[in-house]
Amino acid sequence: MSVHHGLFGHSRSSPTHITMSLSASEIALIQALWVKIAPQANQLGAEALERLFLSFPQTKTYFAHFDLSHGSADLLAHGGKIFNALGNAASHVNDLAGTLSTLSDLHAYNLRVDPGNFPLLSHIIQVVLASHFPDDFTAEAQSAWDKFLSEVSTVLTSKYR
Ligand code: HEM
Repeated sequence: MSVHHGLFGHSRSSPTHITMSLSASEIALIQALWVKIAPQANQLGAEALERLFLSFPQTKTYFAHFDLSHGSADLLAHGGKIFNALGNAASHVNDLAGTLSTLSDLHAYNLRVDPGNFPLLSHIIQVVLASHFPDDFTAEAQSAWDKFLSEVSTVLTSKYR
C-alpha cells in the first residue's frame, strides 16, 4: 500500500463523474453564495482554518511553519487562498480538473496531504458558511456545497501515486 493513501483510504472518481454531477440549480446556489463570500474570503478562510485546527488538531502538522494564533496574517492569507480557489472553481464547475490542475499537482506531489483531510476541511467550510449565512445556507444550498466541495476534493486528490 502506498504511504500517501494514509490512514483514511482513498477512492478515485472518473472525470465524467466530476464534470457531470452538479445540476444547473446547484451551480446557481453555489455561485449565489460565492458572491456574498468573496468580499470576506480572507476572514472566512481564516476562520475555517482555525476551526479545522481546533476540531482536528492533526491537520496542524501540515502548517508547522505558520503562525497559528487567532487572526494571524498567515491564517488570513492562506484562508483567502483556499476560499479564492473555491471561488475560481465555482466559476468553472464544468472544468474542475483543468481549473484545479496546478493545485492538484501541488497537493499530491509537493505537499502530499493525506486525502482523508479533505472531507474534514469540506465539513468545516460548511460550518463556516452555515454560521455566517444562515438565511442563504438552506438545506438545498448546503447539499449543493457539499457536492461541490466533494468534487473539488476529488480533483485535488486525483493525482496521488
Ligand atoms: C477544498 C480543499 C482545498 C483547497 C481549495 C486548497 C487550496 C490551496 C491553495 C489555493 C493553496 C496555495 C497554493 C499556492 O500558494 O500556489 C494551498 C496550499 C496548501 N494547502 Fe491546500 N487546499 C485544500 C485542502 C487542503 C487540505 C485538506 C490540507 C491539509 C490539511 C491542505 C494543505 C495545504 C498546505 C500545507 C499548503 C501550503 C501552505 C504554504 O506553505 O503556504 N490543503 N491549498
